[in-house]
Amino acid sequence: MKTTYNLRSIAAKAISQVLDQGQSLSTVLPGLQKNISEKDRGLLQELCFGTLRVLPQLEWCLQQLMAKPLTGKQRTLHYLLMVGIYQLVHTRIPAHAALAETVEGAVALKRPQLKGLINGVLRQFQRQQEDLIQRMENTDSRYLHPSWLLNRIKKAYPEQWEAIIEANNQRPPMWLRVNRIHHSRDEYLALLQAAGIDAAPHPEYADALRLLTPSAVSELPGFAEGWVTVQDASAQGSVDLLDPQDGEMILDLCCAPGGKTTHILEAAPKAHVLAVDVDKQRLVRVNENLQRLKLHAEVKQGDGREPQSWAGDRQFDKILLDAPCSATGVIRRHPDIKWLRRDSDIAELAGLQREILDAIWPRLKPNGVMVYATCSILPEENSQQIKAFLHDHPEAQLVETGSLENPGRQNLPHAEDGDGFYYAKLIKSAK
Ligand SMILES: C[S@@+](CC[C@H](N)C(=O)[O-])C[C@H]1O[C@@H](n2cnc3c(N)ncnc32)[C@H](O)[C@@H]1O
Repeated sequence: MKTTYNLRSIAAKAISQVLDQGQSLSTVLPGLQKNISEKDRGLLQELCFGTLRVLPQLEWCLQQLMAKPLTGKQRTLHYLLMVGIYQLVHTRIPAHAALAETVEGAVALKRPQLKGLINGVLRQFQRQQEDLIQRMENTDSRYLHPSWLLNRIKKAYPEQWEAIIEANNQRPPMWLRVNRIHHSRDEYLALLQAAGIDAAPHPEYADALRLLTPSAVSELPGFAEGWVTVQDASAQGSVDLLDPQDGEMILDLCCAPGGKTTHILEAAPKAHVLAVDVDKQRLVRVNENLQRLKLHAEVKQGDGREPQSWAGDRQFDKILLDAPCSATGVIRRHPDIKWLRRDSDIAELAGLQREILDAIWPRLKPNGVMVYATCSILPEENSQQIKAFLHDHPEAQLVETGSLENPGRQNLPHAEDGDGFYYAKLIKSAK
């Protein structure tokens, strides 16, 4: 059957929604993928994620090729050109097909008069490709990060910043979390092997397996039955550290979409879990995930800064606070983060984290355990945040994670390991 849509124009629209309207790709894509074939969904994802991953490279090339960029109502065509160049440099799509489809994208975007321009710019790029890419490699565009973020990463990690940037620019590995209720990790590893899927266990995180080649979830043994969940290894580490036990009252604060809620319940199916998030829409996903895995938690909408309104006077044995953060540790999974965040967001997020920490701490029982986690690599949200908290709360003791001088454990993104993640484990001493 002949397709009635132009995939390149849809990719250009998705990129416009991210860059011009500040929406995240994971919000935008599901709607756009609805009316396209299964086969094309993967390609649309690749075009959008890929273009946003290497955006500065594409922008730099277009600056060299065009006297002035397309703006205003023609801005989406600028993104169409980026999608065109992305295909020529980073995909195996034959150049003639990439060109023809991208040029047709101008018609789908109701700018048929710009077909000639799109064709001309892309052909000019093809002729100069090698020289342009080589010259770009001598500029800061080669880092593929906004300068404010590059500067922050350099400052925080003077020795490791290049390795971090390199990891951020790679495609992420696919990690699974084996559901302990059904199988041990070794048992599931054997099931994967029997299905011809190679995987390796994480050396530290108990339930984590890395697929050597990413696979569709439909290929994974027992995915529909809840035997396994797709979740990064570092994200799994926070629940290992929390060490939930049956019978405990556990608060999972900032829980949506429920990746850690379900992990807590797989590890301790008889724990009483209250899962809270401020975002009603995202809570729908928590309930879906609980249903797929046939687990039960009390799910509530609420603001972490106002526990009275959703917890009354309740206190908890354990609290997992997976705080809202810059997400600078998961850039390889969500390259749009680089263009959605602003420098000023960091201080604002650190302020919000501190407010939630202060509001929730009194809800921890004496001798209770709190794990504070973020998927950030910036010290303002992590070690500096917890250092200040420990200073102001002498009854809070840091355990298993770092020193008072440098509290918490900071994972950095790495090709064969998990995402960038931070955890600090605190115990409330009994008075
Ligand atoms: C890092 S995500 C949580 C991921 C989740 N724990 C998981 O494992 O699937 C951070 C969450 O914090 C929520 N959030 C942001 N501000 C909040 C607030 N003031 N109170 C409660 N939740 C908040 C966001 O809606 C978002 O779902």
